[in-house]
Amino acid sequence: MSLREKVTVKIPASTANLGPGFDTLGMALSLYAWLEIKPASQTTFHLYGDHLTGLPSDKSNLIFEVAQMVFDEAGVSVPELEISMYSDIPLTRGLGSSASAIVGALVGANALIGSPLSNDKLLDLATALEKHPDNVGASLYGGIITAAWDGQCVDYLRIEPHQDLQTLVIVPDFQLSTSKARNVIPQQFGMSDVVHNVSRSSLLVAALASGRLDMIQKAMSDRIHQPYRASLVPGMTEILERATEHGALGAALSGAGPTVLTLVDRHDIRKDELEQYLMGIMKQEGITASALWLDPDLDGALILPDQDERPFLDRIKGEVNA
Ligand SMILES: Nc1ncnc2c1ncn2[C@@H]1O[C@H](COP(=O)(O)OP(=O)(O)OP(=O)(O)O)[C@@H](O)[C@H]1O
Ligand SMILES: N[C@@H](CCO)C(=O)O
Repeated sequence: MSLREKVTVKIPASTANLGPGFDTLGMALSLYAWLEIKPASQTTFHLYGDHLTGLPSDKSNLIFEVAQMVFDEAGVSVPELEISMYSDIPLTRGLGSSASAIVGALVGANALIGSPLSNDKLLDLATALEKHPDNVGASLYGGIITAAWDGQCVDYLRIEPHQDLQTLVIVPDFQLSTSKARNVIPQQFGMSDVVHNVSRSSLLVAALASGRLDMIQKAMSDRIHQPYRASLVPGMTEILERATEHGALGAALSGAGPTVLTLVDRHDIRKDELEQYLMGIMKQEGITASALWLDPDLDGALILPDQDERPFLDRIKGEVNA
């Protein structure tokens, strides 16, 4: 085994479902976390930025646990690590923070030991942890991912996002855990709801793959999760129904929420109107929120060149939002 001195990974945020593609569709977004992993004599953590506040800084941290899973899978031992992380991805808001952490730890730990595991194996491991491949697939490969998981392996295809596709996400100032937002979804559905989602999700994939942005509005309709999650995200139902009247190509709850995603044609002249409308709805509901214009990320998790000897924060300075 060749053990590298350190590995730094840049990982994108992601939005899952895109409306009807519950647990199957994901898109990477231009909002990032950075993770550096080094072998060490004693495990230490350096967690930077407001979004990582409160996370454990001992061996119970998700990053450490996932890194050790990679070493076990590869049959090597790297028991102590120095872990540094900075993130612009808000925690527990529907922008794939847990997926970015899992993917960063898998890619970083694998590279540290000479990359014995393939990226597809890393996706299987990531999905086994997240239980659905949508966010992790997008964070790993970038672009739009359509994926199916059989409980062990993921089959996926990556779709290159149309060059005019942009997103405006509204991030409410409250957290909503994925487990809470999954618990409100029924375990069984009637045939008409199933057909509704299968047909819209199929249409959406075809529209995204062929660049038919005009089809997005109708294709983003969902009956499997959003109606049940509406009570957890005030203003969401109104936005899903009316955002297209203000210039959006379509709208959805981002992942498990509470962030709301709108897809936009980057050349549309009503972008300011859309932002004002969305923020106005949040204000009307008494919710503080931030609006972020994000592009689809095309690269997925990237290992940064390791010749750079500067300290972690100096290396990523200039790229981070803080
Ligand atoms: N950098 C990190 N280091 C350690 N743990 C993290 C990190 N980022 C996220 N997590 C863990 O993931 C949890 C958030 O996961 P959760 O699935 O609820 O939300 P999310 O991934 O942000 O949203 P969604 O899955 O809807 O897109 C955090 O509470 C924390 O336990
Ligand atoms: N597909 C997942 C994404 C959030 O992790 C959900 O909607 O619950």
